[in-house]
Amino acid sequence: MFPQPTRGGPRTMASEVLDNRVVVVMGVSACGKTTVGRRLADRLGVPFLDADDLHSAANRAKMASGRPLSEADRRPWLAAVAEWIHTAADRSGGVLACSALRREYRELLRPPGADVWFLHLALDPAVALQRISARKGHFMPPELLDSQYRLLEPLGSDEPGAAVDASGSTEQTAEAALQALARSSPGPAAPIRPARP
Ligand SMILES: Nc1ncnc2c1ncn2[C@@H]1O[C@H](COP(=O)(O)OP(=O)(O)OP(=O)(O)O)[C@@H](O)[C@H]1O
Ligand SMILES: O=C(O)[C@H](O)[C@@H](O)[C@H](O)[C@H](O)CO
Repeated sequence: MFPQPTRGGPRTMASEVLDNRVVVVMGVSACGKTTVGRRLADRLGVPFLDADDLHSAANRAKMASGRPLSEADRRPWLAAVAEWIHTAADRSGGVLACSALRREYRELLRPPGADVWFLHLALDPAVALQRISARKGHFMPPELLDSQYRLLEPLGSDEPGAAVDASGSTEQTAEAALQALARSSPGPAAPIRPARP
């Protein structure tokens, strides 16, 4: 089982900004999706999912061995991620970290009726390489980074979302993300929960 978006519960002022929107934090491996996504979910008071938690053992083993996933490997994974999005959109909204590298994958992550908004964490390949090389205890090896950049299709002007520079600190990136989200918000402007010291 994967973490389910919770039903009901107190809606924070900030979650009114989301108004059941689901934010997909996207980008290449090690751009900071999980780190920034968790922070955003915390600030907004909504559930968080790391889409890596929905990969099959076979997918993880394949990536760990230095082989990129095929389109067929990704299909059931993206379907499981879309199911989480569908549930989250029906409840309080949510934030998830998911590479969503190609437009075609992003289309699969937009269930009918769900308000899905993509946040692309844009990062220079050299910085991503430093981050992935320094990271400990993760299945994704640095040698797969090139394949991630080859697949990456930045957001089209007709896709819902925004790109932010992810080269600064986590806090700076999260702040830029919250501002972009507030500018595009479907709900009334409302204060965001203050950052923890
Ligand atoms: N703003 C930042 N500055 C420096 N290091 C960062 C920053 N954000 C994340 N990191 C570090 O970079 C590494 C990658 O971050 P993270 O795991 O959040 O990326 P990711 O996009 O979720 O990766 P993946 O898709 O491979 O799971 C981690 O070790 C994390 O601590
Ligand atoms: O679509 C893909 O190639 C993979 O799913 C990767 O993007 C991983 O999920 C992740 O980035 C590694 O941690």
